[in-house]
Amino acid sequence: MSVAKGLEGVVALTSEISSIVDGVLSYRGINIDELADNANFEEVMFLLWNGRLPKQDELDQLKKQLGASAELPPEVLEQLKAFPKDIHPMAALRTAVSALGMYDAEADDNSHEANQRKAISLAAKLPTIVAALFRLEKGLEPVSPRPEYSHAENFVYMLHGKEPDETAVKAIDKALILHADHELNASTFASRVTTATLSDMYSAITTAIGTLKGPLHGGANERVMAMLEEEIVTLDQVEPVIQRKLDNKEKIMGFGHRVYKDGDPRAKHLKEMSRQLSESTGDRKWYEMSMKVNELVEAKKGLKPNVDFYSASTYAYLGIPRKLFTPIFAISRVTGWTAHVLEQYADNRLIRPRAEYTGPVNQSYLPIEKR
Ligand SMILES: CC(=O)SCCNC(=O)CCNC(=O)[C@H](O)C(C)(C)COP(=O)(O)OP(=O)(O)OC[C@H]1O[C@@H](n2cnc3c(N)ncnc32)[C@H](O)[C@@H]1OP(=O)(O)O
Ligand SMILES: O=C([O-])CC(=O)C(=O)O
Repeated sequence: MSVAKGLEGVVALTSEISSIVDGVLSYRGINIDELADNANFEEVMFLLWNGRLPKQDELDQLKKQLGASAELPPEVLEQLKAFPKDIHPMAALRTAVSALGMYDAEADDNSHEANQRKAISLAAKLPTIVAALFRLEKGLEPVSPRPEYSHAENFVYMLHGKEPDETAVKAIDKALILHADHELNASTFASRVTTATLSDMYSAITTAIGTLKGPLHGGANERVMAMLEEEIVTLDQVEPVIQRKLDNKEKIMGFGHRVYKDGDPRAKHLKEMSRQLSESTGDRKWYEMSMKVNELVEAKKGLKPNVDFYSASTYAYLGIPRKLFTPIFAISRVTGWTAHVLEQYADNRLIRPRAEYTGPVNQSYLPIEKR
Protein backbone atom coordinates (compact mmCIF):
# COMPACT_ATOMS: atom_id res chain seq x y z
CA MET A 1 0.00 0.00 0.00
CA SER A 2 1.23 3.52 -0.66
CA VAL A 3 -0.06 6.38 1.49
CA ALA A 4 -0.88 9.88 0.20
CA LYS A 5 -0.74 11.84 3.46
CA GLY A 6 -3.87 13.96 3.80
CA LEU A 7 -5.16 12.13 0.68
CA GLU A 8 -3.24 14.67 -1.44
CA GLY A 9 -3.89 14.11 -5.13
CA VAL A 10 -6.25 11.19 -4.49
CA VAL A 11 -9.34 11.22 -6.71
CA ALA A 12 -11.96 9.73 -4.39
CA LEU A 13 -15.14 10.02 -6.48
CA THR A 14 -16.74 11.58 -9.53
CA SER A 15 -18.98 14.62 -9.24
CA GLU A 16 -20.94 16.85 -11.60
CA ILE A 17 -21.31 19.74 -9.17
CA SER A 18 -18.16 21.86 -9.20
CA SER A 19 -14.72 21.62 -10.75
CA ILE A 20 -11.25 23.10 -10.34
CA VAL A 21 -9.37 22.83 -13.62
CA ASP A 22 -6.12 24.75 -14.20
CA GLY A 23 -6.97 27.05 -11.33
CA VAL A 24 -10.46 27.84 -12.68
CA LEU A 25 -13.40 27.12 -10.37
CA SER A 26 -16.75 26.39 -12.02
CA TYR A 27 -20.16 25.47 -10.64
CA ARG A 28 -21.89 23.05 -13.02
CA GLY A 29 -19.52 24.23 -15.78
CA ILE A 30 -20.06 27.97 -15.25
CA ASN A 31 -16.97 29.96 -14.29
CA ILE A 32 -17.29 31.37 -10.75
CA ASP A 33 -16.19 34.80 -12.06
CA GLU A 34 -19.29 34.97 -14.27
CA LEU A 35 -21.54 33.89 -11.44
CA ALA A 36 -19.98 36.34 -8.97
CA ASP A 37 -20.46 39.22 -11.39
CA ASN A 38 -23.95 38.39 -12.68
CA ALA A 39 -25.94 35.92 -10.60
CA ASN A 40 -27.80 36.16 -7.32
CA PHE A 41 -27.37 33.56 -4.60
CA GLU A 42 -30.78 31.94 -5.13
CA GLU A 43 -29.90 31.28 -8.78
CA VAL A 44 -26.66 29.65 -7.63
CA MET A 45 -28.56 27.51 -5.11
CA PHE A 46 -30.86 26.27 -7.86
CA LEU A 47 -27.87 25.70 -10.15
CA LEU A 48 -25.99 23.60 -7.58
CA TRP A 49 -29.05 21.54 -6.64
CA ASN A 50 -30.48 21.05 -10.13
CA GLY A 51 -27.54 21.25 -12.52
CA ARG A 52 -28.82 24.24 -14.52
CA LEU A 53 -29.85 27.85 -14.01
CA PRO A 54 -33.52 28.41 -13.11
CA LYS A 55 -36.17 29.93 -15.36
CA GLN A 56 -38.01 32.89 -13.81
CA ASP A 57 -40.94 30.81 -12.50
CA GLU A 58 -38.55 28.23 -11.01
CA LEU A 59 -36.58 30.98 -9.27
CA ASP A 60 -39.81 32.51 -7.93
CA GLN A 61 -40.87 29.09 -6.67
CA LEU A 62 -37.50 28.49 -4.93
CA LYS A 63 -37.68 31.91 -3.26
CA LYS A 64 -41.18 31.06 -2.04
CA GLN A 65 -40.00 27.72 -0.65
CA LEU A 66 -37.03 29.34 1.10
CA GLY A 67 -39.28 32.00 2.57
CA ALA A 68 -41.75 29.40 3.81
CA SER A 69 -39.00 27.29 5.43
CA ALA A 70 -36.85 29.95 7.15
CA GLU A 71 -38.68 29.99 10.50
CA LEU A 72 -37.24 27.64 13.15
CA PRO A 73 -39.33 25.08 15.02
CA PRO A 74 -40.13 26.77 18.37
CA GLU A 75 -38.44 23.90 20.26
CA VAL A 76 -35.15 24.59 18.45
CA LEU A 77 -35.42 28.32 19.12
CA GLU A 78 -35.93 27.52 22.81
CA GLN A 79 -32.79 25.35 22.72
CA LEU A 80 -30.75 28.20 21.24
CA LYS A 81 -31.90 30.38 24.14
CA ALA A 82 -30.68 27.76 26.62
CA PHE A 83 -27.16 27.46 25.13
CA PRO A 84 -24.31 29.02 27.13
CA LYS A 85 -23.99 32.68 26.06
CA ASP A 86 -20.23 32.52 25.37
CA ILE A 87 -20.38 29.36 23.20
CA HIS A 88 -18.77 29.62 19.75
CA PRO A 89 -21.54 30.02 17.15
CA MET A 90 -20.07 27.15 15.06
CA ALA A 91 -20.53 24.81 18.02
CA ALA A 92 -24.04 26.16 18.52
CA LEU A 93 -24.85 25.88 14.81
CA ARG A 94 -23.61 22.28 14.70
CA THR A 95 -25.83 21.42 17.66
CA ALA A 96 -28.83 23.34 16.31
CA VAL A 97 -28.68 21.54 12.94
CA SER A 98 -28.50 18.23 14.73
CA ALA A 99 -31.54 19.28 16.79
CA LEU A 100 -33.47 20.28 13.63
CA GLY A 101 -33.29 16.64 12.55
CA MET A 102 -35.29 15.64 15.63
CA TYR A 103 -38.17 17.92 14.64
CA ASP A 104 -38.43 16.75 11.03
CA ALA A 105 -40.80 13.81 10.66
CA GLU A 106 -39.09 12.99 7.32
CA ALA A 107 -35.52 13.13 8.71
CA ASP A 108 -34.92 9.47 7.86
CA ASP A 109 -36.79 9.49 4.55
CA ASN A 110 -33.93 9.36 2.06
CA SER A 111 -36.05 9.61 -1.07
CA HIS A 112 -34.85 12.24 -3.55
CA GLU A 113 -38.02 14.33 -3.06
CA ALA A 114 -37.72 14.36 0.74
CA ASN A 115 -34.01 15.20 0.53
CA GLN A 116 -34.65 18.06 -1.93
CA ARG A 117 -37.12 19.51 0.55
CA LYS A 118 -34.63 19.07 3.41
CA ALA A 119 -31.88 20.79 1.38
CA ILE A 120 -34.11 23.86 0.91
CA SER A 121 -35.21 23.75 4.52
CA LEU A 122 -31.65 23.57 5.88
CA ALA A 123 -30.39 26.33 3.57
CA ALA A 124 -33.36 28.51 4.62
CA LYS A 125 -32.88 27.91 8.34
CA LEU A 126 -29.12 28.36 8.72
CA PRO A 127 -29.23 32.19 8.41
CA THR A 128 -32.09 32.26 10.94
CA ILE A 129 -30.04 30.22 13.42
CA VAL A 130 -26.86 32.29 12.98
CA ALA A 131 -28.70 35.61 13.29
CA ALA A 132 -30.58 34.36 16.37
CA LEU A 133 -27.31 33.26 18.02
CA PHE A 134 -25.79 36.69 17.30
CA ARG A 135 -28.74 38.51 18.88
CA LEU A 136 -29.07 36.17 21.86
CA GLU A 137 -25.40 36.68 22.74
CA LYS A 138 -26.08 40.42 22.84
CA GLY A 139 -29.13 39.89 25.06
CA LEU A 140 -31.54 40.71 22.21
CA GLU A 141 -34.62 38.77 21.08
CA PRO A 142 -34.20 36.91 17.76
CA VAL A 143 -35.99 38.48 14.79
CA SER A 144 -38.27 36.34 12.61
CA PRO A 145 -37.38 35.99 8.91
CA ARG A 146 -39.45 37.88 6.32
CA PRO A 147 -40.58 35.71 3.41
CA GLU A 148 -40.54 38.67 0.98
CA TYR A 149 -36.78 39.21 1.45
CA SER A 150 -34.01 37.53 -0.53
CA HIS A 151 -31.68 35.15 1.30
CA ALA A 152 -28.98 37.80 1.80
CA GLU A 153 -31.52 40.51 2.71
CA ASN A 154 -33.12 38.26 5.28
CA PHE A 155 -29.81 37.45 6.93
CA VAL A 156 -28.80 41.11 7.23
CA TYR A 157 -32.32 41.99 8.41
CA MET A 158 -32.35 39.27 11.06
CA LEU A 159 -28.92 40.32 12.38
CA HIS A 160 -29.86 43.96 12.96
CA GLY A 161 -33.65 43.85 13.17
CA LYS A 162 -34.07 46.78 10.77
CA GLU A 163 -34.42 47.46 7.02
CA PRO A 164 -31.33 45.84 5.49
CA ASP A 165 -28.60 48.09 4.14
CA GLU A 166 -28.20 47.68 0.35
CA THR A 167 -24.38 47.68 0.35
CA ALA A 168 -24.28 44.98 3.03
CA VAL A 169 -26.87 42.87 1.17
CA LYS A 170 -24.93 43.05 -2.11
CA ALA A 171 -21.67 42.13 -0.39
CA ILE A 172 -23.21 39.21 1.50
CA ASP A 173 -24.97 37.94 -1.63
CA LYS A 174 -21.66 37.89 -3.55
CA ALA A 175 -19.79 36.29 -0.64
CA LEU A 176 -22.47 33.58 -0.47
CA ILE A 177 -22.02 32.86 -4.19
CA LEU A 178 -18.24 32.63 -3.82
CA HIS A 179 -18.36 30.19 -0.89
CA ALA A 180 -21.18 27.92 -2.08
CA ASP A 181 -19.25 24.89 -3.32
CA HIS A 182 -15.69 23.75 -3.80
CA GLU A 183 -15.26 20.27 -5.20
CA LEU A 184 -14.11 17.75 -2.59
CA ASN A 185 -13.00 20.05 0.23
CA ALA A 186 -12.76 18.54 3.73
CA SER A 187 -16.27 19.39 4.95
CA THR A 188 -17.93 18.26 1.73
CA PHE A 189 -15.95 15.03 1.78
CA ALA A 190 -16.99 14.52 5.42
CA SER A 191 -20.65 15.04 4.49
CA ARG A 192 -20.34 12.47 1.69
CA VAL A 193 -18.68 9.92 4.00
CA THR A 194 -21.62 10.25 6.41
CA THR A 195 -24.14 10.07 3.56
CA ALA A 196 -22.47 7.00 2.09
CA THR A 197 -23.42 4.99 5.18
CA LEU A 198 -27.04 5.87 4.22
CA SER A 199 -27.35 8.03 7.30
CA ASP A 200 -29.68 11.06 7.05
CA MET A 201 -29.06 14.56 5.65
CA TYR A 202 -29.11 16.23 9.09
CA SER A 203 -26.30 13.91 10.21
CA ALA A 204 -24.32 14.70 7.06
CA ILE A 205 -24.67 18.47 7.53
CA THR A 206 -23.86 18.24 11.25
CA THR A 207 -20.67 16.37 10.27
CA ALA A 208 -19.85 19.03 7.67
CA ILE A 209 -20.32 21.94 10.09
CA GLY A 210 -17.99 20.28 12.59
CA THR A 211 -15.41 19.86 9.83
CA LEU A 212 -15.71 23.40 8.46
CA LYS A 213 -15.12 24.80 11.96
CA GLY A 214 -11.41 23.86 12.00
CA PRO A 215 -8.79 26.60 11.43
CA LEU A 216 -7.18 24.78 8.51
CA HIS A 217 -10.54 24.98 6.70
CA GLY A 218 -13.42 27.46 7.16
CA GLY A 219 -12.27 28.51 10.62
CA ALA A 220 -9.32 30.34 9.03
CA ASN A 221 -11.37 33.48 8.20
CA GLU A 222 -12.00 34.20 11.90
CA ARG A 223 -8.28 33.66 12.65
CA VAL A 224 -7.30 36.09 9.89
CA MET A 225 -9.28 38.80 11.67
CA ALA A 226 -7.85 37.82 15.06
CA MET A 227 -4.36 38.24 13.57
CA LEU A 228 -5.22 41.68 12.16
CA GLU A 229 -7.04 42.91 15.26
CA GLU A 230 -4.99 41.40 18.05
CA GLU A 231 -1.53 40.59 16.77
CA ILE A 232 -0.78 43.17 14.09
CA VAL A 233 -3.07 45.98 15.35
CA THR A 234 -1.36 48.81 13.41
CA LEU A 235 -0.01 49.03 9.86
CA ASP A 236 3.60 49.49 11.01
CA GLN A 237 3.44 46.16 12.88
CA VAL A 238 2.63 44.08 9.79
CA GLU A 239 6.24 43.42 8.85
CA PRO A 240 7.63 42.47 12.31
CA VAL A 241 4.61 40.29 13.16
CA ILE A 242 4.61 38.42 9.85
CA GLN A 243 8.39 37.97 9.97
CA ARG A 244 8.18 36.62 13.52
CA LYS A 245 5.43 34.19 12.54
CA LEU A 246 7.39 32.95 9.53
CA ASP A 247 10.58 32.59 11.62
CA ASN A 248 8.60 30.54 14.15
CA LYS A 249 7.20 28.40 11.30
CA GLU A 250 3.67 29.46 12.21
CA LYS A 251 1.01 29.21 9.54
CA ILE A 252 -0.33 32.54 8.30
CA MET A 253 -4.09 32.12 8.26
CA GLY A 254 -5.80 32.76 4.93
CA PHE A 255 -2.79 31.71 2.82
CA GLY A 256 -1.98 28.54 0.94
CA HIS A 257 -4.26 25.91 -0.48
CA ARG A 258 -4.13 22.18 -1.09
CA VAL A 259 -5.33 22.50 -4.69
CA TYR A 260 -4.54 26.05 -5.88
CA LYS A 261 -0.83 26.62 -6.11
CA ASP A 262 -1.15 29.75 -8.23
CA GLY A 263 -3.87 31.57 -6.35
CA ASP A 264 -7.50 31.05 -5.39
CA PRO A 265 -9.82 32.56 -8.06
CA ARG A 266 -12.29 33.66 -5.37
CA ALA A 267 -9.73 35.80 -3.52
CA LYS A 268 -9.65 38.60 -6.13
CA HIS A 269 -13.40 39.16 -5.78
CA LEU A 270 -13.17 39.39 -2.00
CA LYS A 271 -10.13 41.65 -2.24
CA GLU A 272 -12.07 44.01 -4.52
CA MET A 273 -15.06 43.94 -2.17
CA SER A 274 -12.77 44.78 0.74
CA ARG A 275 -11.22 47.66 -1.26
CA GLN A 276 -14.62 49.07 -2.23
CA LEU A 277 -15.89 48.87 1.35
CA SER A 278 -12.72 50.53 2.65
CA GLU A 279 -13.50 53.44 0.33
CA SER A 280 -17.22 53.66 1.03
CA THR A 281 -16.67 53.48 4.80
CA GLY A 282 -13.63 55.78 4.67
CA ASP A 283 -11.81 53.33 6.93
CA ARG A 284 -8.82 51.98 5.02
CA LYS A 285 -7.12 50.24 7.93
CA TRP A 286 -8.17 46.61 7.45
CA TYR A 287 -7.74 46.73 3.69
CA GLU A 288 -4.31 48.33 3.80
CA MET A 289 -3.17 45.97 6.52
CA SER A 290 -4.44 42.98 4.52
CA MET A 291 -2.69 44.21 1.36
CA LYS A 292 0.60 44.52 3.23
CA VAL A 293 0.26 41.05 4.78
CA ASN A 294 -0.53 39.69 1.30
CA GLU A 295 2.52 41.39 -0.24
CA LEU A 296 4.87 40.08 2.46
CA VAL A 297 3.60 36.50 2.57
CA GLU A 298 3.75 36.26 -1.20
CA ALA A 299 7.27 37.75 -1.36
CA LYS A 300 8.74 35.81 1.56
CA LYS A 301 6.92 32.51 1.31
CA GLY A 302 5.49 32.37 -2.21
CA LEU A 303 2.01 31.76 -0.79
CA LYS A 304 -1.13 33.41 -2.19
CA PRO A 305 -4.32 34.33 -0.33
CA ASN A 306 -7.19 31.86 -0.29
CA VAL A 307 -10.94 32.60 -0.04
CA ASP A 308 -10.66 33.16 3.72
CA PHE A 309 -8.13 36.00 3.65
CA TYR A 310 -10.01 38.99 2.20
CA SER A 311 -13.38 37.72 3.40
CA ALA A 312 -12.17 38.71 6.89
CA SER A 313 -11.70 42.43 6.15
CA THR A 314 -14.83 42.42 3.95
CA TYR A 315 -17.02 41.16 6.81
CA ALA A 316 -15.27 43.46 9.30
CA TYR A 317 -16.24 46.46 7.13
CA LEU A 318 -19.84 45.26 7.24
CA GLY A 319 -19.69 45.48 11.05
CA ILE A 320 -19.90 41.71 11.46
CA PRO A 321 -18.06 40.34 14.52
CA ARG A 322 -15.39 37.78 13.68
CA LYS A 323 -17.14 34.95 15.54
CA LEU A 324 -19.75 35.01 12.76
CA PHE A 325 -17.30 34.71 9.86
CA THR A 326 -17.21 30.90 9.75
CA PRO A 327 -20.98 30.58 10.36
CA ILE A 328 -21.51 32.84 7.30
CA PHE A 329 -19.32 30.41 5.33
CA ALA A 330 -21.63 27.60 6.52
CA ILE A 331 -24.75 29.58 5.49
CA SER A 332 -23.39 29.49 1.96
CA ARG A 333 -21.69 26.08 1.87
CA VAL A 334 -24.79 24.25 3.11
CA THR A 335 -25.97 24.61 -0.48
CA GLY A 336 -22.92 22.74 -1.80
CA TRP A 337 -23.01 20.19 1.01
CA THR A 338 -26.64 19.32 0.36
CA ALA A 339 -26.03 19.14 -3.42
CA HIS A 340 -23.25 16.63 -2.70
CA VAL A 341 -25.48 14.66 -0.33
CA LEU A 342 -28.13 14.41 -3.08
CA GLU A 343 -25.46 13.31 -5.57
CA GLN A 344 -24.05 10.73 -3.16
CA TYR A 345 -27.47 9.16 -2.50
CA ALA A 346 -28.17 9.04 -6.23
CA ASP A 347 -25.27 6.66 -6.85
CA ASN A 348 -24.07 5.45 -3.48
CA ARG A 349 -21.29 3.19 -2.38
CA LEU A 350 -19.89 3.06 1.17
CA ILE A 351 -16.73 5.22 1.41
CA ARG A 352 -14.18 3.16 3.29
CA PRO A 353 -10.48 3.59 2.47
CA ARG A 354 -7.69 1.54 4.06
CA ALA A 355 -4.97 2.49 6.55
CA GLU A 356 -1.44 1.14 6.47
CA TYR A 357 -0.83 -0.30 9.92
CA THR A 358 2.47 0.92 11.43
CA GLY A 359 2.01 -0.17 15.07
CA PRO A 360 3.59 -3.07 16.96
CA VAL A 361 2.92 -6.66 15.85
CA ASN A 362 2.88 -10.10 17.51
CA GLN A 363 2.03 -8.69 20.93
CA SER A 364 0.43 -10.87 23.61
CA TYR A 365 -2.23 -10.19 26.15
CA LEU A 366 -0.66 -9.74 29.61
CA PRO A 367 -2.91 -10.20 32.64
CA ILE A 368 -3.28 -6.89 34.50
CA GLU A 369 -1.15 -7.92 37.51
CA LYS A 370 1.81 -8.65 35.20
CA ARG A 371 1.86 -5.32 33.32
C1 LIG B 1 -11.80 27.47 2.75
C2 LIG B 1 -10.52 26.82 2.98
O1 LIG B 1 -10.49 25.79 3.61
S1 LIG B 1 -9.14 27.52 2.32
C3 LIG B 1 -7.82 27.09 3.48
C4 LIG B 1 -8.01 27.79 4.78
N1 LIG B 1 -6.92 27.51 5.69
C5 LIG B 1 -5.95 28.39 5.97
O2 LIG B 1 -5.90 29.49 5.46
C6 LIG B 1 -4.92 27.95 6.98
C7 LIG B 1 -3.51 28.24 6.53
N2 LIG B 1 -3.15 27.40 5.42
C8 LIG B 1 -2.74 26.10 5.61
O3 LIG B 1 -2.66 25.62 6.75
C9 LIG B 1 -2.41 25.26 4.40
O4 LIG B 1 -1.96 26.05 3.34
C10 LIG B 1 -3.62 24.39 3.96
C11 LIG B 1 -4.16 23.59 5.13
C12 LIG B 1 -4.73 25.28 3.42
C13 LIG B 1 -3.17 23.44 2.85
O5 LIG B 1 -2.33 22.56 3.45
P1 LIG B 1 -1.44 21.47 2.74
O6 LIG B 1 -1.76 21.31 1.32
O7 LIG B 1 -1.51 20.26 3.60
O8 LIG B 1 -0.01 22.11 2.81
P2 LIG B 1 0.98 21.94 4.03
O9 LIG B 1 0.35 22.35 5.31
O10 LIG B 1 1.57 20.57 3.95
O11 LIG B 1 2.05 23.03 3.63
C14 LIG B 1 3.12 22.83 2.69
C15 LIG B 1 4.23 23.78 3.08
O12 LIG B 1 3.79 25.13 2.97
C16 LIG B 1 3.78 25.77 4.24
N3 LIG B 1 2.55 26.50 4.38
C17 LIG B 1 1.35 26.18 3.85
N4 LIG B 1 0.45 27.09 4.18
C18 LIG B 1 1.10 28.01 4.93
C19 LIG B 1 0.67 29.18 5.57
N5 LIG B 1 -0.59 29.59 5.51
N6 LIG B 1 1.59 29.89 6.24
C20 LIG B 1 2.88 29.50 6.31
N7 LIG B 1 3.33 28.37 5.74
C21 LIG B 1 2.43 27.64 5.05
C22 LIG B 1 3.83 24.63 5.26
O13 LIG B 1 4.38 25.05 6.48
C23 LIG B 1 4.68 23.62 4.53
O14 LIG B 1 6.02 24.03 4.61
P3 LIG B 1 7.20 22.97 4.77
O15 LIG B 1 7.13 22.12 3.54
O16 LIG B 1 8.40 23.83 4.87
O17 LIG B 1 6.89 22.20 6.01
O1 LIG C 1 -11.11 23.12 -1.22
C1 LIG C 1 -10.55 23.20 -0.12
O2 LIG C 1 -9.69 22.39 0.28
C2 LIG C 1 -10.87 24.31 0.79
C3 LIG C 1 -11.60 25.44 0.16
O3 LIG C 1 -11.03 26.28 -0.49
C4 LIG C 1 -13.05 25.47 0.29
O4 LIG C 1 -13.64 24.56 0.88
O5 LIG C 1 -13.68 26.42 -0.20
